[in-house]
Amino acid sequence: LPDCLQPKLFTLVLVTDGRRVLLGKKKRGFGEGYFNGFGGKVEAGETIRDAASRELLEEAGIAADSLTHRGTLTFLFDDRPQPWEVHVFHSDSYTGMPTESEEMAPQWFDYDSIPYQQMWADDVFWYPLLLKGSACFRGTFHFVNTHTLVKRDLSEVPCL
Ligand SMILES: Nc1nc(SCCc2ccccc2)c2[nH]cnc2n1
Repeated sequence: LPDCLQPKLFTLVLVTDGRRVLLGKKKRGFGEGYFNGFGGKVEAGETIRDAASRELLEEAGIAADSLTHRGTLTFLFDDRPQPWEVHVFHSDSYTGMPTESEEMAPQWFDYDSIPYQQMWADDVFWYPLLLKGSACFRGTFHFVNTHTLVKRDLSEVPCL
């Protein structure tokens, strides 16, 4: 595949504490106004896992004690040729205090009151797999006009 069609790598970190999940309200840029996990681009020269830790610290001011890779999500957009490959990590313990950053305003949500209407349309499908404990998943979601989900494919896969 020509380099320009290699997927663009991103990270996404979901931190849980009992039956609460820490989300951030995106204050600017891509996905502004949505609640999401913490993440961003994988920079040249860093591992995906290191990028996940870095973004969590930058965006929420906390350091995950451990990160478990739980899923790989591919996002296709009709107006972007390059697929996005988002590596989803979970942490159930961290150090520091969740702190607002320029990018994100952190907020805890009980599992039963996750604000899916203020989140990316794919989240309602894979969050239950992530939150129910140990499942790993792989999914592909196709968007048009950035926000409209037109096709989805999601399955549980063995955790490596
Ligand atoms: N939950 C979720 N997240 C993303 S982007 C996450 C990765 C990212 C990308 C750019 C800046 C920061 C973080 C999505 N895109 C399409 N559906 C989606 N669902």
